[in-house]
Amino acid sequence: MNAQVMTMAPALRMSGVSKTYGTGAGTVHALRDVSIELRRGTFTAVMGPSGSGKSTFLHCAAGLDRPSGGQVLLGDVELSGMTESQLTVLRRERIGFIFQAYNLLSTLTVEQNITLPLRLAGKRVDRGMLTQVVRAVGLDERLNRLPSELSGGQQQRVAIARALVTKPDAVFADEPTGALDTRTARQVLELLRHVVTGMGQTVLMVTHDPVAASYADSVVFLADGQFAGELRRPTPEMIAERMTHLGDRRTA
Ligand SMILES: Nc1ncnc2c1ncn2[C@@H]1O[C@H](COP(=O)(O)OP(=O)(O)OP(=O)(O)O)[C@@H](O)[C@H]1O
Repeated sequence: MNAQVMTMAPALRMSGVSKTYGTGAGTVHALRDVSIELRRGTFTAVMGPSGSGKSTFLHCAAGLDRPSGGQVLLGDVELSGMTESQLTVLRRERIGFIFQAYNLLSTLTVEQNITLPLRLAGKRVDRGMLTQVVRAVGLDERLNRLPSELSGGQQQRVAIARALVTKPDAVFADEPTGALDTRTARQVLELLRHVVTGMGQTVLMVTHDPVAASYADSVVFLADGQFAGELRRPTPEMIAERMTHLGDRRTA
């Protein structure tokens, strides 16, 4: 990492974030006092049992949902206090999203899908950036195809290219390999690893899969809406072991 990157604000900073749903006796505390800082050029996985708050965490971090308390900063921009339309622009221009269901538009070509965020933002397509992104994901030969003419893994590569094309502050991935077979999933995870190591992007990925999480620099664990530890440079076995204990704690 060069000196300039080190002096920049973290890609994401969350301080004391909480999220409650409902009121009175039916209140659900989906997140409790969650704080995290994602340095630029890092790959972080979020794991936890079902209902532990992973999606809520991702949605609050990405401006898709508003926390009930605490602060979320994307780069140097604070999300609380932004209007819905400001958040929409922020998500479009400064955040990349990758979902399990690739969410490609079936009538648009690969190139049109990839450049859609730029066109929605009324921005010129930077051919140099497009070429770099398309090469990184290995789709140079398929720019004029329609999504239906691609395999699942290739469609997810289009979604990854689309997430990168605006040079976002952070890329948020929600179970990005959930719909893929093991071999294709590995290829997509290697690509995400390259996006971080080779291109300097910042990636936050929610996953249930210890193997997927092991591609990250660090794994943070959620249990009952709270952070319950972190593993740096973990193996799938270390992650699976920690997940077992989280399960124990929840049911204890
Ligand atoms: N819109 C909502 N209204 C009420 N409760 C909600 C809502 N969204 C989430 N919750 C509750 O908040 C808690 C955390 O949910 P969340 O979806 O963030 O968990 P998760 O870890 O992503 O789960 P999973 O792995 O099953 O997707 C759960 O108890 C859930 O039932």
